[in-house]
Amino acid sequence: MATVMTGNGERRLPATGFDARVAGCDEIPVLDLAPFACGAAAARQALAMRLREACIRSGFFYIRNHGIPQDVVASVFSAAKDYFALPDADKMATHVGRSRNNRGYAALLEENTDPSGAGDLHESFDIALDVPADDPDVLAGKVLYGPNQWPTGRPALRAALERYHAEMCALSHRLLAAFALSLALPEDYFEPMIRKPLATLRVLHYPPQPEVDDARRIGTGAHTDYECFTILAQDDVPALQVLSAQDEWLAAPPVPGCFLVNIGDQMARWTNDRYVSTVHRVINRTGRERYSIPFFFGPDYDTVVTALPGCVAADDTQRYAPIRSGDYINERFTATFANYGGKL
Ligand SMILES: O=C(O)CCC(=O)C(=O)O
Ligand SMILES: [Fe+2]
Repeated sequence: MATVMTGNGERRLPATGFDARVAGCDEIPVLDLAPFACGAAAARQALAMRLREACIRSGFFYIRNHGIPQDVVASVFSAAKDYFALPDADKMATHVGRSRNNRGYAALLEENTDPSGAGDLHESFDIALDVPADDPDVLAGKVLYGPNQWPTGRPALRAALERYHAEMCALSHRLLAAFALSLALPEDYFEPMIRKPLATLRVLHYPPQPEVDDARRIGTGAHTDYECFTILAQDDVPALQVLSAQDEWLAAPPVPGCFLVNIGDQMARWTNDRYVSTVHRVINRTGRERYSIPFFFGPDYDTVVTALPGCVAADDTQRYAPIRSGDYINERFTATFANYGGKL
């Protein structure tokens, strides 16, 4: 059995080709988030228990009634298409190698998410919390904080991405209230840890790959995400696959009006692996261009990520040493991104 190295250790990978079976609705359930906008305590508690089950079982779930207007989602997809349609020279003018803070463009094959891969078949553009260059955290060398890069003369593109980033941050606060409740913690437990979150919005463009002629070169190589959780918007082109606990690849297709949420390695550390940070990959064999928009949400740079109260069972040990959120994310970027600013 092959393996993939993640920030939380080595994980098994089946050698079973590129097909995937569609996930059952018990494997990747659809959760209704309405109670976390305006619901009664009992409804929030019931949702939190379903969320807990999903996080233990597959680490993936869809959310509906998430409170993000559909036109905000549509605008960010249209901004993504505009961005990737720019001339190469304009995209390279915002290249990630020009940023000390991991913001900007990466071209096809520049990123290599699975360390045993030969480059990802996607191009990407990243923004995060826009922190001015004279902010004390930036001056202190916390390289994950800093200013975004923007293509010149594209105010609508910038406005769409900034609006979406802000909406995703607000949704992440609601989601973390649900996570807290699911772990028998007060709903506001995480609030002091997410005042200046490591929150990256990434737009992705995958060219079609009808035939995979090199197994080490797919849309996004097998990996786990680094932060607490990821909120993914997909267009209508299915390509994402999730590895089940039984080592089967499951397709996680787009569901209209829903986002797909998955657990990342920081949440796995917080919960001592009770919530699973699940391996996934992207292979776009549809013959169509694909755009997807993940939003990666982790706590503040200085938050120490360590097992949460009640998460180390009596018959278990604490599996991970405490580590600052920013240090952990820095290590992960450095491992997967040759151009990463933290290394420059
Ligand atoms: O494009 C997708 O559907 C998922 C991308 C992904 O897994 C990632 O960027 O971490
Ligand atoms: Fe991912």
